[in-house]
Amino acid sequence: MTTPALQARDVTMRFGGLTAVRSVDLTVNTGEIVGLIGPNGAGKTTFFNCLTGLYVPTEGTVSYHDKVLPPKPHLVTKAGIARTFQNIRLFANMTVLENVLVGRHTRTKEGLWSALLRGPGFRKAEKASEERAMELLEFIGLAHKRDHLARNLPYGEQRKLEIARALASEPGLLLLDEPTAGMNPQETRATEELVFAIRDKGIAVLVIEHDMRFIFNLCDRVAVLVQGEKLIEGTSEVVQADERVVAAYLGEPFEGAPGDAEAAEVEAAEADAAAAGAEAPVTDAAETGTAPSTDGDKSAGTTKGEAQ
Ligand SMILES: Nc1ncnc2c1ncn2[C@@H]1O[C@H](COP(=O)(O)OP(=O)(O)OP(=O)(O)O)[C@@H](O)[C@H]1O
Repeated sequence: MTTPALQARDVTMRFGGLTAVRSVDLTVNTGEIVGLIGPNGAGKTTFFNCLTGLYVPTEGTVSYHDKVLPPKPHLVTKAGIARTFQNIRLFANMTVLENVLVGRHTRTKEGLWSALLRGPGFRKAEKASEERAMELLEFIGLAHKRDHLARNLPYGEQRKLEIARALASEPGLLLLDEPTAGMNPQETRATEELVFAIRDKGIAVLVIEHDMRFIFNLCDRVAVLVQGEKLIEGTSEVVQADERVVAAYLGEPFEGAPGDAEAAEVEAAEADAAAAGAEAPVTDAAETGTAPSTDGDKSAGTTKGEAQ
């Protein structure tokens, strides 16, 4: 039986005169991988920001396991929803392990005094956290890099580390915002496997992505946003076949649809070339060494509360 994990009802987000998201309903059931696609500026990230408390929706509600979520990011995380961002937000000058440990803070009970005094309770909790962080690093294949600085990881591994850090809060639902952006075909395929493995651990996934092959291979259901409104929602087959989607987004019939042998061959050749080729680029965050911001993705724009 399917149980709703996330339920967004009638979510609208206005920025002054601009309606970025208009009356969007979306349900993600436990055990599901759901895709959210749409052209640039369609409102996908804004919708994610409404789900995770970075923005207070102008109208509508977001519930998780039938409880309305307070629009505060740390309470949303505590409730069981974790996310990654479109732009990598690792702590560049911290190690791989430390980045994952940071992600555990909502799940540790030890308070400030306990941490300062480093009493037995704190040391026990610290050890348990480290063990759990190492399990997660094993899971995503980065355990051997635990002591490397995040900034020194290749791009694809930085993206994986972000996912590990999100998983460290022990979510029941993981939101991924363009997890394969900037990846080569081989890294994209590995990410696909990773998302399946996350789902197999009982974590539901909602993913924004522009790579249609990735989305249509991966998702049980796909919702399409166009100009802030949900155009259609359905299985990959239904969405790909919808003429409005083709017109509004895909532009032409999707060539890499599952079963398209020619596209699969091209992809395999690209992956082989990538495997033999150059190292992945380093991210902005790594180059500049900047710490992650706590704002929404549009950090120059309106953040939570300001839009009301
Ligand atoms: N903080 C903000 N203040 C004002 N306008 C905003 C803000 N955030 C987003 N917008 C506007 O809302 C609309 C939707 O943007 P959004 O980033 O959500 O789209 P998107 O579908 O995620 O696009 P992309 O695929 O390019 O990431 C755009 O017109 C954008 O300029």
